[in-house]
Amino acid sequence: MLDVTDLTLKYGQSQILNGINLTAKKGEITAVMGTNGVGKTSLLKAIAGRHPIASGSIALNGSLIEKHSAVNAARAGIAYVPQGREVFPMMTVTENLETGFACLDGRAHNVPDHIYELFPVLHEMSARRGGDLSGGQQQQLAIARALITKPSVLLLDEPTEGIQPNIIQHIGDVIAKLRDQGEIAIVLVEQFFDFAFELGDQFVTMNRGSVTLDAPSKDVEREKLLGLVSV
Ligand SMILES: Nc1ncnc2c1ncn2[C@@H]1O[C@H](COP(=O)(O)OP(=O)(O)OP(=O)(O)O)[C@@H](O)[C@H]1O
Repeated sequence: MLDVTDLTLKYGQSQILNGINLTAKKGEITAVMGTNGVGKTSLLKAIAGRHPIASGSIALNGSLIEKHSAVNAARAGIAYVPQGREVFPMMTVTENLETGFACLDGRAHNVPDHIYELFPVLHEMSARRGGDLSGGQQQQLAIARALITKPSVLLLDEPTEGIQPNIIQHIGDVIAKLRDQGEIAIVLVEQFFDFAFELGDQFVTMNRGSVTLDAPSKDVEREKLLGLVSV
């Protein structure tokens, strides 16, 4: 379980996150929603150790993550799929996947079979360069790379962005399957409302760097949620 407590974040003098509290449970999808610029990506970057926090804490299964950095977050079991995917264009699919092991020690690591079972297309295209894949295939590669170290938390930033509808469905199915396997807490930042609404077990909405709603899906009406995220 991921616990974010009273987290604040600044860019220079501007405070962007104002005391965020968020819990993401194993076997659930916590959908973080809100309009452009409310701080969703900044929140994920803070959890992933990609940007220093100004105050607050991040804990995994009850243990505080000290000296929060990208490497320490990854070693603790927090995997991050950034907006825009950040696939290495000149490296092959296999090489891209192997970069997922970078946070571990120097021993050789092989891509586990379950990754190719989730994403058969990556097996078919293992020798192709990352830059030659379609947007949807790149998104699958980015998620697969994040899963390679068997993380306990998966942070997904706008996985449907720029992806054609039939692949969006496939990516939704994979995220649901990961949730149903029950081993991982998934935090999904997503602006595609219906995608997030269908997948979310817990909804967190944000506005101007603060949480405006945090409730389980059974207590959230579609129209209310839509109103909160389309200000
Ligand atoms: N590196 C940065 N330096 C300064 N300001 C930034 C930086 N990154 C983001 N911001 C500002 O912080 C605020 C929150 O941005 P953030 O990207 O976290 O929002 P978001 O909710 O993810 O938006 P979007 O849905 O458009 O990605 C915005 O006002 C943005 O302009």
